[in-house]
Order: sequence, then structure tokens, then C-alpha cells
Amino acid sequence: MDLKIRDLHKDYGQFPALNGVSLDIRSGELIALLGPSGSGKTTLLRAIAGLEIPERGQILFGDEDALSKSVQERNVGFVFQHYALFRHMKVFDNIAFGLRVRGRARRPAEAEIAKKVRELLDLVQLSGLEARYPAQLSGGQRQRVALARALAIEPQVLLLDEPFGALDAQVRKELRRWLRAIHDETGHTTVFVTHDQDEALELADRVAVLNKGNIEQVGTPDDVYDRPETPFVYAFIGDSTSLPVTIEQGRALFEGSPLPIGAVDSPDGPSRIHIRPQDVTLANPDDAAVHGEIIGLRRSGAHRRADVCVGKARSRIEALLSPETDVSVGERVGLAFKGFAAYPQDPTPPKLGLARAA
Ligand SMILES: Nc1ncnc2c1ncn2[C@@H]1O[C@H](COP(=O)(O)OP(=O)(O)OP(=O)(O)O)[C@@H](O)[C@H]1O
Repeated sequence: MDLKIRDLHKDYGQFPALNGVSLDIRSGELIALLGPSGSGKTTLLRAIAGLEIPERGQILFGDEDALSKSVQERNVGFVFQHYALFRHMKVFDNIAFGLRVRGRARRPAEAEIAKKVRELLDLVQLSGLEARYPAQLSGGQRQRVALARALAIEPQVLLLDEPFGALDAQVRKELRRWLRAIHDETGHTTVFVTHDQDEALELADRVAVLNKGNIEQVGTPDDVYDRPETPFVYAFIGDSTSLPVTIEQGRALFEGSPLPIGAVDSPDGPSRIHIRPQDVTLANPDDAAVHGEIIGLRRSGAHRRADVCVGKARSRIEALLSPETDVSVGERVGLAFKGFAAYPQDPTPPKLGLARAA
């Protein structure tokens, strides 16, 4: 079942939560809606489910107009961040619920429901726990029950709203891999809301990056990370810091001096050079065009991160260093850049570059 969303608008009073969103979701695809808090992810998911009525636009399930259908008719499976399991029902009955409440004509026989529930318990690796109540399960187990319950109705589309948001980091990571494996096994068209970029990049076939009710970019994890189309996507996905520059005939001038990053394919005028911490290397301060003072050093997983203050405006540039790098706070260092992105003040189009020594 593929999904087409066309020019969707949803306002809350004067506030446009969705501002003309268009998105094609392919059958069997796992797509992540990624964006900061308030960017419209949940509103878009709820509009697909039929829980929000948009002011304008179109939602097609295959070739059928979904907006003229009720929530029930759309037959979507929904999993929320805060497990909405029925507390007074055992795991088995929670999973069976969606099948049991169907009208008589569509309701399977109880033996068939039991078979389906057992298959799902197996799929979500909870066999043996069917007689427990939700209160007797861990958070991760409850979310797996919620997923089994959503899958029981054989939904046309599976919608997941930060399903692991309330869980601790280790459990989140495990469930992420587990969800991907289940998706590969069942092949449901799945829309997954998250504000966690690692989760989106690791899990999804494609990522739609939302900002202020608009989609800024849709692409594979590699597309959005390596080829961000807007400064927002560059800054939101992956770490980066930036320097104010002036572009003059393809050269980037930082406080009047040319940066040794080669030609910048960007219009003349004020601009910013954005740099990822892993693209910053330390150099001899007497030879480097950009130099500054280390104002902070901290351990970050397998690396060390250094904050370097550069120029008269004391712009902050972050560098990712090997833990053995022998530097200390207060030290003067030079900086070289292996890669960068330049965005004119008027933010399109982006120009990504590989820095070359001048
Ligand atoms: N029922 C409502 N009434 C008024 N404003 C709302 C309502 N629901 C959402 N909004 C506003 O619409 C915007 C988008 O909300 P939405 O929940 O879709 O964002 P989100 O990207 O899912 O955020 P989060 O990651 O925090 O859940 C927000 O600014 C929010 O305050």
C-alpha cells in the first residue's frame, strides 16, 4: 500500500502546524519523520491516521482518497510513545482486542484469534508472557505488546509515534534493531516519528526532515547526512559549527583573509561556512589561516571534542580529536578544514565542498 500526501495544511487556530506538506511513501517502505519538537511530525501522523482533519490537501492510500474515510475504515495500526495498553486486560487480550471488537461479519472465530495472537507473541518474542497484565511488564515489553496489538488487525499502514521515546538509551537501541527486523519480516508500509537523528538514520529506508510544518528534505539516510539541501538539515542532522564569511569571486573571506578551502561555488556576498567536527584538524597556529584558542575539551565516546574560539568575533568551532591528541585548554591552535558546506544568506541552493589546501 503506497501513500501519497499532497499539499497538506493543518492549522490550530492561527498557527499553521502543517504548511503544505507533500510526501510519497512507497509500499513496504519504513520512513522516518524527523524534526525538532513542534515541527509537525505528530500532526502529520495523526492526519494520516484520520485523527486530525486537515484544512486542505490530499491523502491517498493507494489510489483511494483517505480523507473521505473514517479512522476505522483506514485500517491503520498505531503505536504511541506512552503505551496505551488496557491495564485491566492480560497481554493476550490486549493483542486480541482489535480483532474481537470487529463487527460480526469481519470478526474471526475465537480459535483463529488465538492462533493469530500466538503468532504475534512469537514475532515480538513475548511467548510465555500472555497471561501477565501490563503492570507486570517492563517498558520495552509493553511497547512490544503495543506493536503486536497494532499488527493484529493486519493494518494497511503502520504508524509509530516515538514508540521508544520513554525508554532508556540501551533498550531503545535494542528495540530499534528489533523493529527493523520485524519490518523486514512483515513488510508493512511504516511511518515512524522521532526527534532522534540516530534512530531515524539507523532505522529508516528514507528520512523526511520536518521544520516548522514544512518538509525540508526527503532522502535516504546517506542523502540527508552527506548531501543536506538546506542549512537547517545540515545543522539538525549531525553536529556542525559555522563561521561567518564573505564570498568574493569564489573565495571565502573570514574577517578579510581568504580561507584555504579552495573554490566555493556560491554567489558573492555574506555567507556561512558550516563544518562538521570530524572535518576539522589541528595545525600549526603560525601557518594556519584560521587560528584560535582552545576554550574547552571533553571526552565524547572514542574521541575528544575541542571547542576553539576563533577570530575577533570569537566564533566557536568544534573539532573531533583522537583521545591521544596532546592539547590543553588555553592553548593556541591553527585549524584546517577537510570538508564544508556554504549556504548563502538566502538559504538555497546549498554548495557542499571538499576543502583543498590553497
Ligand atoms: N491540539 C492542538 N492545539 C493547538 N496547537 C497544537 C495542537 N497540537 C499541536 N499543536 C501545535 O502544532 C505544532 C506541531 O505539533 P506536533 O505535535 O505535530 O509537533 P511534533 O513535531 O510532533 O513535536 P514533538 O516532537 O514535541 O512531539 C506545535 O507547535 C504544537 O504546539
